[in-house]
Amino acid sequence: MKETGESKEQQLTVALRIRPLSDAEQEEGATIVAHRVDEQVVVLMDPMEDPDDILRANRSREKTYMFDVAFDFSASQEEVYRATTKGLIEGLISGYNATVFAYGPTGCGKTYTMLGTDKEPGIYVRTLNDLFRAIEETSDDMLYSVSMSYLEIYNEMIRDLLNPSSGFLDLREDAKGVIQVAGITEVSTINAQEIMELLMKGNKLRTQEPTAANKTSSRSHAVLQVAVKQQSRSRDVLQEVRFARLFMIDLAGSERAAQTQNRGQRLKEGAHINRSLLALGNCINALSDKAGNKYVNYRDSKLTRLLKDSLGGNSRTVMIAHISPASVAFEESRNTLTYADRAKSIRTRVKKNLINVSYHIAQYTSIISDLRSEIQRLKKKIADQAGHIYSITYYPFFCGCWLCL
Ligand SMILES: Nc1ncnc2c1ncn2[C@@H]1O[C@H](COP(=O)(O)OP(=O)(O)OP(=O)(O)O)[C@@H](O)[C@H]1O
Repeated sequence: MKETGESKEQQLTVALRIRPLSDAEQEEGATIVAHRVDEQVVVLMDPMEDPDDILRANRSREKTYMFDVAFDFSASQEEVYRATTKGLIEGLISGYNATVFAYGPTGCGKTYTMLGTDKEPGIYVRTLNDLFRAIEETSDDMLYSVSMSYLEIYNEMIRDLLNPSSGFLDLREDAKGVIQVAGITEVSTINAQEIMELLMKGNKLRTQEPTAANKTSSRSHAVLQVAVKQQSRSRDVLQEVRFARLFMIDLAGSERAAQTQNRGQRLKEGAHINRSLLALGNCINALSDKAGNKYVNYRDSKLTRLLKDSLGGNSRTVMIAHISPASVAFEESRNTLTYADRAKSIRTRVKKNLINVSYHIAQYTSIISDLRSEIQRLKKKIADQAGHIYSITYYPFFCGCWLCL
């Protein structure tokens, strides 16, 4: 087995989404302080600063931020998906790892962006639909295997959301330094409807509790992992195998414990959530250090261990930061914008995951058997097509074969 593939440097893509003003915010009499100015620019106004205050007249009430792309209340789920994630799919089936993560305070729309609703599905389902379509389009020449797993990290413990009875799972590092979750359920369906049902069911199993800021607040980090392996159907002595992993992550709310009036269990939980988020923040700080001489401590939390490749290694990574437009959320919005702004300078080194497998004599029997089934498949396809042409020539109406349907 021989590893190949050149690496190139790539900058983290950072998107910002401002959700609509909520009913609760409107009832509170909140005003809108976060505005999208154009496709990339967002302005945040400080509601506490009085425009008539002569002493502070020279101080600007607003701060401008620039991102790779910015969305406001008018952006559809499809627009957000197209501008942030769709472009990763081609790379994924060619062997490039990818990560998309939703960051932001509680109730600002992370789950809405990633999972969405039945009527307005989010990034998970749109990505899987397009991935399966891309696989279908090239499946005459390529052989794929796709598997999917869905987990949550809650209080620094990992739970399988597709099989919660399996208890807490551990992270392991394989011989190549790739982090794996030992014993996780892997589903290999390519039916998007089935997947949406699995995810909706898995999401209900997520640790959710109402906080003062969000009635159905997700208290855990949810990670959907999709692994894609690809190889040519034409088996050869030297075979190229490509594989890549896509992580799609819905992080827990980044708010400070004090702001959600949390007590007891919630406060302890807040500390754990913040341990992972703090570790993530520390990694982002170290990775975005211009001089590049800060130590990056991925080992501080489960989240950062899992995201090691996504942040500093081999992955095309997109961060979608979320904020509320409301004056009452000004502090959190400012913190989130500063955090996201810092993440812009992170660079990863992307590399195609490619293995050249040269087969041993003993494996030829299996290659021959694979080739035989491939010949059968192609023969059947030709026969189906011949039947179709025959029926069109002699019976000019639908014959019911797959070409007619
Ligand atoms: N862009 C949007 N358009 C319409 N509704 C939205 C949008 N973003 C969020 N919402 C609504 O706001 C509420 C809170 O959103 P959501 O649960 O996605 O927040 P969250 O950031 O995942 O919160 P938490 O961290 O507490 O889990 C939901 O009712 C959701 O439907």
